[in-house]
Amino acid sequence: MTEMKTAIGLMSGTSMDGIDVALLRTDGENSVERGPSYYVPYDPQLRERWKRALEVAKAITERTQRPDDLGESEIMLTLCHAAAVKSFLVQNGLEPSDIDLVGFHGQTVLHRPDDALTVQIGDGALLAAEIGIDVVYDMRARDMTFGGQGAPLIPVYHAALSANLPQSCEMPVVFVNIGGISNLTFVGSDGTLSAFDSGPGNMLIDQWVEAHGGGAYDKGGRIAASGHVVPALAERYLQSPFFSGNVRRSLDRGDFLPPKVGEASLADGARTLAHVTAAAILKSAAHLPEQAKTYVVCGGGRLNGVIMKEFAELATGQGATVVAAEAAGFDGGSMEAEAWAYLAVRSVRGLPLTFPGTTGVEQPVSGGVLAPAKS
Ligand SMILES: Nc1ncnc2c1ncn2[C@@H]1O[C@H](COP(=O)(O)OP(=O)(O)OP(=O)(O)O)[C@@H](O)[C@H]1O
Ligand SMILES: CC(=O)N[C@H]1[C@@H]2OC[C@@H](O2)[C@@H](O)[C@@H]1O[C@H](C)C(=O)O
Repeated sequence: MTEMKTAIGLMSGTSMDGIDVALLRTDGENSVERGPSYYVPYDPQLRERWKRALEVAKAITERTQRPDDLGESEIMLTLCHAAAVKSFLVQNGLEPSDIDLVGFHGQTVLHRPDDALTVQIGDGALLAAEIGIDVVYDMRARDMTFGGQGAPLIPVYHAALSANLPQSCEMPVVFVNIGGISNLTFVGSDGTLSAFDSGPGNMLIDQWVEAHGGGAYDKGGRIAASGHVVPALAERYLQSPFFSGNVRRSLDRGDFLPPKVGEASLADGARTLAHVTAAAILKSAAHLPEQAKTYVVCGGGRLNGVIMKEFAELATGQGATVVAAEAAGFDGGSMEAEAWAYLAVRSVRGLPLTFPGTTGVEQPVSGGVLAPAKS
């Protein structure tokens, strides 16, 4: 039997809202035992700093470049992650020596799959030195050198979870992550994976609400609930060639932009964008090998009641059911962080992280860089 490892996964996603931390015991294959999780929100100044980092990163042409103050941001981001790991260990009565590995996503500041360029800031060696645990980081880049999109990486973890789906989830099941960007994973009955980014998730809603001084996001979807869909605005997004092209492409934050202030009222804009998020998932799902019977939803978008209601109505029209990850026995908030723990274990075992069906890579490839705690 392959040795089980205890790993911590760290995810700072495209929403840039905070750091998700999760503990996993796994062999990197079929054995997965989920442990505690933790979330540290970024304070508003840090969120502003990461937003600036996205602007600064536009100048990058080689992935090692750190223009302007991006290098400083990278150190700050890494130290935030180190603090999150230290707090998590204390909270759970754990020592660094209890943990075999940390899987560190970092923060995506640039993702241009057409140019085979993806940049996640996050200094693995610094993190390893700070926390005294081996760190696997930079897990997207190798996929691109083999012709992949560099995203999504979570599908191999969805595949492992799919072995433990409750009977109530009628097959085929499709996992849906509604983060800043949304993505889908279809796991075939023979284990074949088909996965891709499916469209904007919460990021347009977040940007829209923030531009109106309504806070960082639409909590529960309450703002959207009092608005109406503006059909012309919704269609502008849903007619994007992204949904109809033959080749699935991974998304960067800048690929879809929020409406201009004044194009709709705050509530109508939030309602329209929630509709776009739900409808985009189904538009993209049309490219999956089979029609889903159950959609299992993870990511912050599952907490937006309007997205979920709209998605459920549209899916019902196709004979499918929508459930939040929790209803299927999972944790929809920590799933990505768990995935990064799982991927770290796969990385040190040399197992593939990505497959032709997930990122379009030529062949299954491993990835990630190991930064040992003691060099
Ligand atoms: N209670 C809530 N009600 C509505 N929306 C919420 C709630 N909590 C979180 N969200 C939304 O979820 C977002 C965060 O989701 P999540 O952490 O899954 O994204 P991410 O991991 O940053 O993104 P990605 O998966 O694209 O990398 C927030 O920015 C917000 O829009
Ligand atoms: C480049 C990048 O960071 N992509 C993210 C983003 O957020 C969601 C979607 O776009 C997905 O492709 C990916 O993250 C998830 C966790 C993944 O790789 O599976």
